[in-house]
Amino acid sequence: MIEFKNLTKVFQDKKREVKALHDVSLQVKEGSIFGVIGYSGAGKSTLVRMANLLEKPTSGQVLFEGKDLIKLSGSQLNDVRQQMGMIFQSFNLLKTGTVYDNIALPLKLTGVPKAEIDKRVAQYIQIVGLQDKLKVYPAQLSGGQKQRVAIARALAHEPKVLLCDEATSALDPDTTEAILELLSKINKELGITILLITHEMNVVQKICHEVAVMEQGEVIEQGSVIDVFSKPQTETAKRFIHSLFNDDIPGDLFRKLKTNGKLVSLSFIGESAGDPALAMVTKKYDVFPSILGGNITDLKERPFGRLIVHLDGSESEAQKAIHYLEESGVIVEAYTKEDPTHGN
Ligand SMILES: Nc1ncnc2c1ncn2[C@@H]1O[C@H](COP(=O)(O)OP(=O)(O)OP(=O)(O)O)[C@@H](O)[C@H]1O
Repeated sequence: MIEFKNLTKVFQDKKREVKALHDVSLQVKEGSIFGVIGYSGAGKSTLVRMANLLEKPTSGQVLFEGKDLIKLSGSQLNDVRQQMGMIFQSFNLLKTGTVYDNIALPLKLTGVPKAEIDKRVAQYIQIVGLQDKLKVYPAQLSGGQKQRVAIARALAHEPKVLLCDEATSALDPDTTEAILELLSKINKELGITILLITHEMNVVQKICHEVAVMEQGEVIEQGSVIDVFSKPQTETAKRFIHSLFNDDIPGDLFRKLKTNGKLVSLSFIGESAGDPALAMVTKKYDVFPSILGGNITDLKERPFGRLIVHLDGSESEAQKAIHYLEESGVIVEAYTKEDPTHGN
């Protein structure tokens, strides 16, 4: 539905050139929720702003339903933009207008008749669950409610795509969860394709079907969420995945255990992996696993876990145990701490 082909963006400020995007190619399929994740400065905002050409590429193509946006006339581009709603971290609501005005005014500007405007306002305010707030001003709303209004405003144009620029980054965890549920419902029930950018892995985990990991203007990894989560290839993707699990072990314990036996992290998806495989290891090999930390969450309705395990035993028995775990579908990595001296 949206395709970015070999996109490059170079910003020229007074002092230097900044390459915000370098040869980025991505395909967002119709009906999917596609997440782009990266740390600050990775190029995510620049990329999402290219989907509707708010930002023009230095080179490369942006295709929407096969049309090359760069080749469209101004009015054709406006038509395409109408089909792409956008929501932002800072909500961008009109402070001097009520909730009704915020949804209705942009429709009025595009020439939608009054009766149709009222119908759409009623329909979409209901979808976001704020039907009792139409006469209220944004200052009287919580962050989550403001984002709901922004979502209703975007939906009222009946777009095919919703672009979300860090839509939950200003919200607390419970409100984030509620907004993510709403986005997921919009995707399922209205069939709207969603392209979102975020620096929070839990956003990707909760609602995305596909993910691209960005670093320094490049896409360094992409694929289905299950594939990228189960077999991350890059250090950055691994760090994002580990951020889902609060499983750090204290520095003293780390230093004590790493000199004796093997200290590993086990990642697994699905019921058949993880715990049961670990139980078998004790039966089959002369090693004693101790679980030091970890967590199990869910990914696309399947358990997704990470355990920090100390395998006490000889090098050869520990290696056999690791091999067995890997054969059982568990991803085994040496457990390291970013700063082993930290936390004394
Ligand atoms: N208009 C601009 N002029 C000059 N440099 C820019 C401009 N916009 C972005 N950049 C630079 O391009 C790079 C990518 O920025 P971008 O905002 O796309 O990253 P990001 O991943 O969205 O990060 P953040 O979440 O911090 O905004 C950064 O180095 C940024 O400073």
